[in-house]
Amino acid sequence: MDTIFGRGREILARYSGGRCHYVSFWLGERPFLFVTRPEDVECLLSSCKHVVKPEIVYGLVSRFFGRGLITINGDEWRHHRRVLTPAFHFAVLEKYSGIFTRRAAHFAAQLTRDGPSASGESFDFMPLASTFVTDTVLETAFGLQGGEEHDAVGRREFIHATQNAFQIIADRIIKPWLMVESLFRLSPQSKVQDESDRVINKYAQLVIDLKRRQIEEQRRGAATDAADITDDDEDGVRRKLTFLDLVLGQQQDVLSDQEILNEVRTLIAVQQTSASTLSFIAVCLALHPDVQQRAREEVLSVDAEEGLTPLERLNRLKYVERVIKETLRLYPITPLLARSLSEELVLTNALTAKGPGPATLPAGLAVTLFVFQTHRDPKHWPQPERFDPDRFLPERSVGRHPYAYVPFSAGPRNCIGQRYAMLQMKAVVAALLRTAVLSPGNGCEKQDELDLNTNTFLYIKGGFNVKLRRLREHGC
Ligand code: HEM
Repeated sequence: MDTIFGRGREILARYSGGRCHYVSFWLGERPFLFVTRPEDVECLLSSCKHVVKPEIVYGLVSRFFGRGLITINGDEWRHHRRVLTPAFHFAVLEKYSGIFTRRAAHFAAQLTRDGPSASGESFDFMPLASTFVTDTVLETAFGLQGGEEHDAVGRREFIHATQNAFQIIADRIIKPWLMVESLFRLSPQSKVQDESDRVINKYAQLVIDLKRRQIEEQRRGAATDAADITDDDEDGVRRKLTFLDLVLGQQQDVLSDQEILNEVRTLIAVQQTSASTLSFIAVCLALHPDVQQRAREEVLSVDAEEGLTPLERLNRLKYVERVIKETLRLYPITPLLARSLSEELVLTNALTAKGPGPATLPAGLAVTLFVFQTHRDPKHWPQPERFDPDRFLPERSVGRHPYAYVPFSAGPRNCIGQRYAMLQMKAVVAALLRTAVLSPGNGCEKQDELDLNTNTFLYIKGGFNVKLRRLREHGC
């Protein structure tokens, strides 16, 4: 198990004669198949039939995300997806852009003002990014300002608990004995897991209670919505659009209290993917000063344009967007995606012993996409280890297989927060580049020496360490 998930890349290389395309294995009584080719990835992800996630992998992951949209299946998933979709509508994201920009400026200013980041020492970007994304989702998806005094302790505890829960899942997946619930229960991590669950649920409940109170006060005309994420419907009636307004402000319950709690927990926990990606971006910018400088010049030139809305400004940052995409290519936060075949799946253009052609996979098989390897396949990505944001220029993307790049997955179960995440990350990168120069921190001095964990969630084992030097004035 350790070898398969923890060092999947080497195993694929070893057992598939260096071509890294298919590896099959049994996990207990469950047959698994690893695939990496974009042609095969497309057959699986684009299918509306194969949207079920295997319990053996996602059961464990749900200990972190809760039983929300990411981990549920069947009609329950369809219903929740319908309920959540309006919360990520274009009109909503337009409103969120202003919040991202304001919060990102505050985050960057804080980094250069307080703590080791301000004194030029090497520091781990991840915990600070975690706090930032959590605060931001409170205001965006839940319409709560976040950062209030009475909430500060709960939030800190919550972030600590999510980090613990994240680490425990990563540990369990590479240690087979910890996958067995009865053995896990005997381990010291079990207590940490239970305590993390308690803190995470308590925090999610606190968020719901705060919002309920706010909605009640608004109904009585006693308070205004701090975030004011609203839109006019066809009849010109103002509708509130944050996720919690959508589910709590209805006459009829669209989700039960427990389901709301699960989704709140999921939406908060999933922010760790953005926090990790932001941390990888910080490391990549630090490792590539030329890229960093070019991105900064773009940010400053867009800053100089007048009369743009926050969304228009973020949309103008094309090079910054390519930097983010290239970071996600090399460091997709979920390096493995899996689906359980409830019926046969035909890989229409598989590499069979007789050459390219159709191959039928049996029902019951769990197919695992090794996205990390797909993103480094030299057939689609020349010099795959090279950090080169311009590979995402439109003219250099012509003819590339659309499923050669799936950091947000694709098809019916793609990431619902993809555009949210991209806008938020752009706002943070822009704010950082305006404020500071990044250089490599301890253990992150060389790209090819980053000590990566490639199972479940991708992260740098020793921390996302960078150093900051404050920019005295715009331009450097
Ligand atoms: C860089 C940041 C992010 C990355 C790389 C990312 C990636 C992904 C991936 C790969 C999946 C599919 C998981 C699977 O099939 O097992 C997914 C699903 C999902 N993501 Fe994201 N995500 C990011 C940020 C976000 C954000 C900010 C939100 C919410 C605000 C979000 C909400 C979700 C949800 C709810 C799902 C489940 C969708 C479904 O199954 O219908 N993600 N994400």
